[in-house]
Amino acid sequence: MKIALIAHDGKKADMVHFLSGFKQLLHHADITLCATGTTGTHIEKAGFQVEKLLSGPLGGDAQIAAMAAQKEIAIVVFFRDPLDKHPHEPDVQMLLRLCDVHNIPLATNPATADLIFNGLQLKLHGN
Ligand SMILES: O=C(CO)COP(=O)(O)O
Repeated sequence: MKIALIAHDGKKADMVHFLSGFKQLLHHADITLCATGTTGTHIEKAGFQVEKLLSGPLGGDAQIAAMAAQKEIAIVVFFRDPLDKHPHEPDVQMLLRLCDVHNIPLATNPATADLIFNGLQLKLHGN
């Protein structure tokens, strides 16, 4: 299954910190990661293998939205920064909308992502 990871600039450190708590799960053979460009670079530096897409403002969110619409994404973790403005807000809204259209689990903060990943852990490992 493919998990999409996205973090606005003010949340990139939170994303790396969050993923570090699930290293074992995320190295599972059945899991692949993809991310918007700059988020992906941060994740890679933290020791994960990740498919890097375009940077968010250049179309990365839209690429993930398209993959979600084609049922190629199992989970989206998108740590948004609600205190900042984003020139590509329409792309962000498109991605959030398509996750709901296609019933794709979507975490927009670490507390929700934690619940989803713990559920996934149970599903894959049974503990
Ligand atoms: O802007 C983003 C999400 O909307 C994230 O893009 P980057 O990972 O390229 O910074």
